Amino acid sequence: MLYCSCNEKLSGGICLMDCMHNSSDKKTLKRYHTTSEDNFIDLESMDLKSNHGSPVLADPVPLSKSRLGLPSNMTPFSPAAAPYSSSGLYLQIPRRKVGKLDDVRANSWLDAMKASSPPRKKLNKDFISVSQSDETDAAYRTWMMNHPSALTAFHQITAYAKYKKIVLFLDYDGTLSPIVDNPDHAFMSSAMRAAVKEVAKYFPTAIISGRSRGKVNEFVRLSELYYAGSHGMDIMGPMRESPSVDDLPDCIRTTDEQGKEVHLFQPASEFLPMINEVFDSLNDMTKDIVGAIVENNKFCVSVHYRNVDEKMWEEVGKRVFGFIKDYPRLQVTHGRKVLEVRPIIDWNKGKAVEFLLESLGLSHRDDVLPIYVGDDRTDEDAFKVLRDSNRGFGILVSTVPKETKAFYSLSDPSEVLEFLKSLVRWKSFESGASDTLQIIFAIGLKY
Ligand SMILES: O=P(O)(O)OC[C@H]1O[C@H](O[C@H]2O[C@H](CO)[C@@H](O)[C@H](O)[C@H]2O)[C@H](O)[C@@H](O)[C@@H]1O
Repeated sequence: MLYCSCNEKLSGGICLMDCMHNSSDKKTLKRYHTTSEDNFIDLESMDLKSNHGSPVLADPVPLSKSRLGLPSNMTPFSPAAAPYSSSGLYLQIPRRKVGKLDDVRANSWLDAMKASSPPRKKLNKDFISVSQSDETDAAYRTWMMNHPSALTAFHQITAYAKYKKIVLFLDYDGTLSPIVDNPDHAFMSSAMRAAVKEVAKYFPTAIISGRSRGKVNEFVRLSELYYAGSHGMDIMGPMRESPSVDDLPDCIRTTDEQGKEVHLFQPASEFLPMINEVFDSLNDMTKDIVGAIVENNKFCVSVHYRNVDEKMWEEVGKRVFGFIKDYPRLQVTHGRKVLEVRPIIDWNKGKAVEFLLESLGLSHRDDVLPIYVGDDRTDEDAFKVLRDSNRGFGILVSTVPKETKAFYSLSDPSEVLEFLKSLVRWKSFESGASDTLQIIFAIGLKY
């Protein structure tokens, strides 16, 4: 059995997660995949010797299957609750056509580019017929049965969270800020900033983004959070003595802007010159494509085609994939109307979640409930880590049905805002109630 780098099984060479890392042979897999049953990271051609012994290439630590302390059939992560196991209902979700493998390989990136961002619901309704719209709504409702809204199921979430410490991981674009045409204008609202600030008072909170850490910091401007940029390849985390963190070759102790001691972990630091070179070249070679934007995210490069005429998307893809062929240590992944060029290392947002939990001293504890909220394919790595370790859960932000490892859903950043506010209300009520109980208890003792 072959596995894709997103850890899904490959069926006939196609990744079941639709992540476009599909391939039918090991040779190609070596180029695009970092994880498989055979664990074939091609150390020779990828020249990862300098990383030898680096935990970034190590297998994930096996984790207890019963961390939530609930019977497995009661956890949101139980096989019985797995969204795609038995019902087959997900077949209603439009999927990429699978023809001959050769066709798939030739067209797969273009198909992925076309499918890479859900149509905005409003637009969708304007352009599709009533019966199509009914079908779309029915598919969404069916999907929601398997991925309940984190708002309507809030009582369930707080029931899991009782006596546990929630740790919150938040994606930025499409989660805290709405998707907009100009990536430089993806500002978060002041209401969202206030809610994130509040939530961070009660729970350790980290933002894990595909953007550079500096850029996401600039957007968010909250010093009480932890930040991971470049899809987790640039983490500034809390300072805590931890052999498994301190011994990482690319992890150093430093101070943040407030002079606080922190850990800085950059597992792809050796790629920095290469990424800068790639950014310059891709910038140059897409200059003539109207609407194309190339963004330097420090350890990865984003090539945006949201504002490019659809007729030219193939050209964008051709140039990016063609150029990257000469860089066997880089890969291209798909985001929302964006091609992400990034190093092939065994590190992603899921690993970043594990790193931050470890730095916080909250790994391997049954009384910790990590929650990850995100909207993108790259967030699936984090959803998967939480689901597989049975520790916490993902919340997918989406207005359309999607295959996902997240357990709950929210439709858009406005619902994320409501969810964060609900968490704050619940926690402050809980703390208030426990303070009152303590006072009553103390008065009782006195008399
Ligand atoms: O991990 P994230 O925080 O979700 O970052 C992923 C990418 O987000 C940004 O692009 C996306 O949002 C833009 C602004 O709304 C939008 O114009 C673009 O089409 C989306 O793909 C960001 O610009 C990328 O660098 C991030 O990798």
